[in-house]
Amino acid sequence: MTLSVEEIDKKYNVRPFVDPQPTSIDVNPLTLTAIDLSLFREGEDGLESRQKLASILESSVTTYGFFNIINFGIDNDHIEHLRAVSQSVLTIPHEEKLKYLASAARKEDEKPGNIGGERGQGFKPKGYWAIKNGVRDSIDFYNVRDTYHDDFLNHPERHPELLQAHLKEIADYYNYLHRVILPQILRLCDLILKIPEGSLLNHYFKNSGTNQDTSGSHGRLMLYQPYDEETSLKETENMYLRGHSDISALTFITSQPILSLQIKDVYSGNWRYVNHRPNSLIVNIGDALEFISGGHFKACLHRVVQPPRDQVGFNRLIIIYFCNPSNESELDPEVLNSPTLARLGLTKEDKLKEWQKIQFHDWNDTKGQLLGRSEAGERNLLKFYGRFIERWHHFPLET
Ligand SMILES: O=C(O)CCC(=O)C(=O)O
Ligand SMILES: [Fe+2]
Repeated sequence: MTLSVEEIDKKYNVRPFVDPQPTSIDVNPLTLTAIDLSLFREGEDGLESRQKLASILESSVTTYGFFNIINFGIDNDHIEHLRAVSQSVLTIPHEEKLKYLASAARKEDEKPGNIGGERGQGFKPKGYWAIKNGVRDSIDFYNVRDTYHDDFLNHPERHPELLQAHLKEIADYYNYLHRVILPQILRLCDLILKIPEGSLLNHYFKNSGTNQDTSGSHGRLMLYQPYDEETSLKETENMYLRGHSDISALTFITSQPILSLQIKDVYSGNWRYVNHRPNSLIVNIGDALEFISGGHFKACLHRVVQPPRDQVGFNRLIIIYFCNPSNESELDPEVLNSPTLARLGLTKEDKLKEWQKIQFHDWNDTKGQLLGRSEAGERNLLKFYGRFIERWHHFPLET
């Protein structure tokens, strides 16, 4: 007997996710620039509107690498429903999760070459990473890969029962970000680089969002459960997720009231909480788009820490989409011939001399193997393929 969606929801107690109130403590959060996508107009007539948005976007992508999008075409009730489903998916019994693991259950048990819990399809259960002093992480997530492949909906057996019942709406959400929102943002980036609109999409995202795309773009349903106070303060230095930049081109995160996400302020060097903007998504530049733009757009370091006192003790739930360029795209701006980048000396002949020719999969594989590998320690710098950039705080240098 097959259950209806309503019966399945009832079985898993699908209910609205309840966020706490905004904090009343002044922690000097960083309010990101909002890009209002309802102002994005098509055609020759719309060029002025797009130029305006591009000039607002420029100051964000070249400094913090973080911004908000608003009025992007999905209403909040829809996102709240996905959060409700995610809450129940992420709290199914641990034994059930073990049947749908992204990779090993603990980082230490990964075999060389494994894709790892960070990127594999399925659950990364709580406790996968060692954080500090024997304390393990307190984050459950479920990665949903290749939602845009034709046969994604034909393989419900790859997912737990509750997710099976909601596979289409989850795929629709991620595919909308990939096929509608990504091209719009890239066109604004084209305008910043003073190149024809469509250039970034055509050169670096060929086959992107189709059956041929194996770049590993993926969605993530993510639940943070609080540590008890003693563990949190004494053992983990209030750290939930260590500082890193994303591998992606662009990452989309649902904004919610718990202030926990911090980014490294490019001006002061201090970590700052990212402010919540209701009904928005947080979008950040990942390594891939930083490289494609010759380093002009910044993949900033971010981390997740304990929130202000009045928000401690609540679960925090977000939905993420990591959007990648195609595997074979070359991660440098050469083909673009951008006047903006030429003016800044961000070319092979000038500031990018050391950069080796690499394709997206090179970076994805190399960095992917390093994610979350060691206990937290001192901050270190990493250099790969001639690109000397901090990519994962607290990672030992001996690699
Ligand atoms: O929890 C967040 O707000 C961000 C998570 C994150 O940075 C990541 O999963 O890469
Ligand atoms: Fe991240």
